[in-house]
Amino acid sequence: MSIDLLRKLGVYIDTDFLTPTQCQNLCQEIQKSSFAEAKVYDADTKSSTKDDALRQSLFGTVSSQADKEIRKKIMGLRTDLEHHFNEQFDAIFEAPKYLAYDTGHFFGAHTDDQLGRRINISIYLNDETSQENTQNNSYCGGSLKIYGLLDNPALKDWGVSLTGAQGLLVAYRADLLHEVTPVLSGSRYAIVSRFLKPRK
Ligand SMILES: O=C(O)CCC(=O)C(=O)O
Ligand SMILES: [Fe+2]
Repeated sequence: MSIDLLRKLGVYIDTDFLTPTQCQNLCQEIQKSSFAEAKVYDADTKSSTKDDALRQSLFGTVSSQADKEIRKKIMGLRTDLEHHFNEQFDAIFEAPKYLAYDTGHFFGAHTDDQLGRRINISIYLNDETSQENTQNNSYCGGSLKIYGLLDNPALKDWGVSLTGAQGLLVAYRADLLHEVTPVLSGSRYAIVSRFLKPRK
């Protein structure tokens, strides 16, 4: 349901961007990687800082082979996204980040349209469920919620939630307010990247 609605509102969704096997392998690689606490970009200082009130999640890593495959897949998306968003993007996109949100982690409402970022991409590596007793590498909570999809000031607080599903890719304008609601149980694994405005 939310997928149809988000598509109607201009959000790009590919439910099968990665295969279940690819996702399982990436989850395993992230799980066994060493983690760094995720930071947020501060436009005032033009640097990335830790801000626990806005964001709690972890940056993991994957092998260079797995990273190369993901970069190739994302590169292959550019033409489709240029048509969809009716805009040209730079051939160089932002390096994919491999994220883990453990139980309690979240990313509060923010926009990402700094640093020439035009389109946000998230790829989900495991399933979100509505059951709090999560099983089989699923998680509960941790929905991506996007605001401002209707250009109507009266509806600026109206957000649409996307239920994360293994292999699903979502792409949306980086200037739209969005958040990741707190993970209530389990761990949420995702890849985030961005298409950028062309550099002259
Ligand atoms: O984890 C996600 O789905 C989105 C994360 C996000 O908003 C970001 O990294 O800027
Ligand atoms: Fe974001």
